[in-house]
Amino acid sequence: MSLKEEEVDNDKPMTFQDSRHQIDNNKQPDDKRLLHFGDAKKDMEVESKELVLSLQSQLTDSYKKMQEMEYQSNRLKATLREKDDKWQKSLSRLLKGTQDLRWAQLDAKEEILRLQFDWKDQLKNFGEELQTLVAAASGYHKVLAENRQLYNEVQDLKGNIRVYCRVRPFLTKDSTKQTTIDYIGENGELVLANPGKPVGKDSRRSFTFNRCFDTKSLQEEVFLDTQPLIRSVLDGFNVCIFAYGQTGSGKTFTMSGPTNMTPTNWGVNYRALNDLFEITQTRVHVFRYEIGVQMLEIYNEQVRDLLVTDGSHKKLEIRNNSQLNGLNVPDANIMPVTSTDDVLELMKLGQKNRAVGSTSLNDRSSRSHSVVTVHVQGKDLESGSIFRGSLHLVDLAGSERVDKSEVTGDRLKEAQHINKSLSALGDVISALAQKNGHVPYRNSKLTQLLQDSLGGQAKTLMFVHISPDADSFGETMSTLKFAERVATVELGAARSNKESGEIQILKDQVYQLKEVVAKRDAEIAILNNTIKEQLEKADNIANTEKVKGKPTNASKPRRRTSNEAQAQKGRKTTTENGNANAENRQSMRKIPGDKKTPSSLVLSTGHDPEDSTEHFESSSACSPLDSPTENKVQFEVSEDGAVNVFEKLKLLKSRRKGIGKRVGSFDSHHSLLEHDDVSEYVKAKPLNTTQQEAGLVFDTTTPASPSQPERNFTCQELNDTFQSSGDDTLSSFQDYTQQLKTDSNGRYVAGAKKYDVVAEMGRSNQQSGLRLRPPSNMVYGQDLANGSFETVLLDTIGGQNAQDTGCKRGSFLLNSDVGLDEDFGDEEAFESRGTCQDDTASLYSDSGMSAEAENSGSVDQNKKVRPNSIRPQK
Ligand SMILES: Nc1ncnc2c1ncn2[C@@H]1O[C@H](COP(=O)(O)OP(=O)(O)OP(=O)(O)O)[C@@H](O)[C@H]1O
Repeated sequence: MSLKEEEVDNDKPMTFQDSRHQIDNNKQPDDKRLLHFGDAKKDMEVESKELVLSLQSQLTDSYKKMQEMEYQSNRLKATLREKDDKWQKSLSRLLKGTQDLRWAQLDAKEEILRLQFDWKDQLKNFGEELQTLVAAASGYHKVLAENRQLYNEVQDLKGNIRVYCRVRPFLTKDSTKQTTIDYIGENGELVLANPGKPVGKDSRRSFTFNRCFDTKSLQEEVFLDTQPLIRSVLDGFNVCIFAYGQTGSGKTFTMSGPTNMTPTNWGVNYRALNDLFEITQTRVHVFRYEIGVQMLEIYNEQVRDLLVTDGSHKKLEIRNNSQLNGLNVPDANIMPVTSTDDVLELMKLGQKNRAVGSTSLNDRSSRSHSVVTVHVQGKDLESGSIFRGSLHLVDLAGSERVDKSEVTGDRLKEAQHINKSLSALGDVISALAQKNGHVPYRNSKLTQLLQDSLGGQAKTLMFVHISPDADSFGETMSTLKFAERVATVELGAARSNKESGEIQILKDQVYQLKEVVAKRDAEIAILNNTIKEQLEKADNIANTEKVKGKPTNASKPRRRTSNEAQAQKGRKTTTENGNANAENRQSMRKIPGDKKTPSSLVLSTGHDPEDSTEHFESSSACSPLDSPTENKVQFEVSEDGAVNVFEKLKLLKSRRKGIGKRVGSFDSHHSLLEHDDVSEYVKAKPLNTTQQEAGLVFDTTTPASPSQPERNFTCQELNDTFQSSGDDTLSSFQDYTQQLKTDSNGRYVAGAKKYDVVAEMGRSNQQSGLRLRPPSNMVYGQDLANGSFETVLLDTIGGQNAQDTGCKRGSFLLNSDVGLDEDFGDEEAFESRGTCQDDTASLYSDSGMSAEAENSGSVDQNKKVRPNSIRPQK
């Protein structure tokens, strides 16, 4: 019990005992408790001590840890501080950098802005300058285009042969080779560099053509430039495009295209036809066109048809100016075409038939000239007039030298033929360029075939091809020089073959009549031969009888008197369209052999005044080999009121203002003349009044002897001309003229007669005055019975006279009163028959008139000539 409880239970007063007792009682548990407490205290003390110890140890540990941590933390702190420092530093650096960058950015921005501003300024200036430049450039191009157009127009007017040059790219196998092409300019300039020579003055040669296509030029570009020319075929022009160049230089590529052809790389041939078809379609309501194609090949100087399907190799004849329908090779197949597909088919056939050989230069090398001719006939549906144009597309054989090809046998023969025909082409070009009186077209089939295009009123373009490689330098140079010469040729303005519907109908009739007359002429020739045989028999009988009887003068050769000649003429006139015709041709082929008889060129109207329907006739009197068929045309003069030839001529003269009295010239045997660049003929003034009254222009003269011919030349100028011409014949001419005497009037006198030489025909550099070539210049005049014409012959071959060399050259005039004042200006219009040695020639005027002349050995034969005819129309 607790003290409190005892207090509560002992409300009665307690004795000491009690209290003592109670205290003792109380004291006992307390002691126990005290003891217990002491123990507990002791335990607690131990425990406390232990706890203290443990706490102390923990504290120590903690302290240690704390210290360690502090250390660590300090280290960390230090590291961090360090890092912080670093970071701070780099940050500040970065900041600085950023700042710098920012400044730099600002600077840059400022700079950019400034630059932008400048640029804008400059751009603005550039823009302005550019605009000025563009304006200037467009002006320049405009001027260039205008210049080009003007140049082309001038060329059209002059009729220059256009020359385009094309440079073939290196073929893959040649790609490492050195090029010879130094420069190709926009305006057709080309500079050729000689790789073998050090750079210097002589190592380069420049050429200028109408256009120069570099190695990158596309087929389309090449065609585009020729397109207008080609299109003019549809307006009735004749166009000729020919490709020239050494083997492998790209002629076939330009004209046809590569072997694996697609429309993109089609050559000129396909594009041209394609274009023509397209245009005909657009004009379908205005014109009706018919297009036909011929493909020919000239192989070993033989013309062959490439459009044969039966494999035949018929040799074909070329007939210039003689065919009504414009076909120069009338016997070759002409295939009508209406689409490009037709053309492709034909070309395939042509290619198949074409002779292709192989040489060391080019495996695909074509050893023949190929000529695709496109004939176009158009009809103006409104007016009925007819256009007739032709387009020759000529791929020439390679122009390289034979020795380079290393060929033998057949290949050599082919190459020689090619070279011959190309050199004939060169000769023709030279003659044309020098405006020579005589152009040797007949020296090769190629030049014969191209005659109308080279010397006629055609538009002609030559593509000259060159290879760029150094090995070909020599060939390239000679090719370009040739092309340069070609570019100088002036053909005269091209003319369209347009005819009114009526003329066309008349022409057709004429053509038919011509055929009838040709048949009749053949019959006459047979009859004539029979008569001749009969006459010869009769002569033989008469001679036999004379030999038996007394001798007479008849056995000696003698010249006929003029009366006899007149009588002869009369006889001929009465049989004008009969026997005389054939006989004339016989005599035409005769080569004069008697030196004493002057060769004379004669023209005679051969008309019969009684006959109101005078016949005009043209004849081709070549040797049978060259021209087996004789062509004749008859023409009714009376249709326009003319009752005879003179009337007709007068009429023509009044209609056309011609250029003068001289209407033509000719030479025969030009194989000699063409190497002799003398091309002069002489005309003389009338020398006496009677002759003048008779309308003669020239005196009748027979030289006393061939060794002392009459030489009566005027003109001090003659000498002067010679001196100023710088001709290489000058010194010899002076020698010659020194031998001549002159009279008080300054005329040259070399016999009883005097002549005033009043004109000459010569080379282009001699516009006036007379050129004579020593030492045997002879001037002959021939008085014709009817007085209509006069002739002159000037023999020009050094040291020999006409008969000696067989070379005759002449000109003829028509009387100014009745003469044919037509424009017979071009000498080449005078068709010489020289190669066939028949001494006859024909001259055609533009309006279709023609005259035929004979260079015969005697006066009497002259009268057989029947020159007045109309030209056989195409
Ligand atoms: N402009 C060109 N671009 C690309 N290749 C061309 C070009 N011109 C020619 N060639 C190639 O050059 C080679 C010879 O060309 P091409 O046959 O046309 O010469 P060519 O002068 O007609 O020869 P050939 O005288 O033998 O007829 C051909 O392989 C042809 O494809």
